[in-house]
Amino acid sequence: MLRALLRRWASYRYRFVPWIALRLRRRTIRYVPEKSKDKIISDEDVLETLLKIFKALFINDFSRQMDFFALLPEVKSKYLELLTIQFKRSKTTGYNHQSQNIFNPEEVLFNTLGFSITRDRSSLISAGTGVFVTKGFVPKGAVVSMYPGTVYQKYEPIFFQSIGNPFIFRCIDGVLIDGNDKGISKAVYRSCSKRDQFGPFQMSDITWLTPAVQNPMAIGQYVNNCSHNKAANVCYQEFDVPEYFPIELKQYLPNITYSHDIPVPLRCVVLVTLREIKQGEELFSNYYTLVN
Ligand SMILES: C[S@@+](CC[C@H](N)C(=O)[O-])C[C@H]1O[C@@H](n2cnc3c(N)ncnc32)[C@H](O)[C@@H]1O
Repeated sequence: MLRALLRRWASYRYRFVPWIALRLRRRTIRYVPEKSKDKIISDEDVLETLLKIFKALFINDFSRQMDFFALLPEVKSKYLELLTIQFKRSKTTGYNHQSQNIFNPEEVLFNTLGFSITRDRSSLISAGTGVFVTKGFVPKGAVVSMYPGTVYQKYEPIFFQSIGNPFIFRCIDGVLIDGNDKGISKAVYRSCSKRDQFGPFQMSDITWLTPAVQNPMAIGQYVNNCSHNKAANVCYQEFDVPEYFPIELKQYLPNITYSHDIPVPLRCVVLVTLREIKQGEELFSNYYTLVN
């Protein structure tokens, strides 16, 4: 009995440490039988969705992509057909695509995936900000949001960043993601992002640290925990970015590795819907996970 209890305790994987410490008595627990089964949808489906939305954002944002076209002709040829369509469209509408985007990022999200999300005051009293579906609907089993932040391996130091920080997400394998957009966490993310910049090319998105996000899905760190009368409608799913991920789309990835002493794939965490979510509904996840 004692051994079984100890085994359970050893396999307990917590998500948000300070939150759990304060709310142990009110928790609900999700059982994950095996690590490999902790996925609602396949990695291929996650990748497909990310590529779809990132390509749409890239195309919408051609004016900022001239460095790619100048320095990487293969990227230009990949998008040439789309560039031509865009150019024709801007001529007929009289729109100057050199100066501005055609749509804002939330509109691109809506036009591409059929929904948009935003941060607003939570429907739960004293839960601060939450994330809502503002337009359209999200079908069951869809990627609805991303958890941005600096990615720390188990052995990397996070002590100072973690003090009083409710945005530290723990992955099943112990990797931590610091999604705080303020203070020392913000400075660390910015610094890592500058370090990894490849000439004029951004290898990650830093706009989630500002009010003007360029990847509208990167607000998943504001999703609140479910409660007794608000069941979880999304869950976290880990996704390692494959090596062949297109370089021109990395600028929309809202995660960065803290250090690259040992090369590891970039860890992202996406939020996947557990049921259809309609316009006006708030997203709720479950901060607790038990791994057997
Ligand atoms: C990851 S943050 C979520 C964003 C947060 N609501 C905010 O405005 O910054 C986690 C924190 O949100 C609050 N929170 C999350 N779920 C809650 C709930 N069901 N009821 C009350 N507060 C909640 C707690 O303060 C928790 O430490």
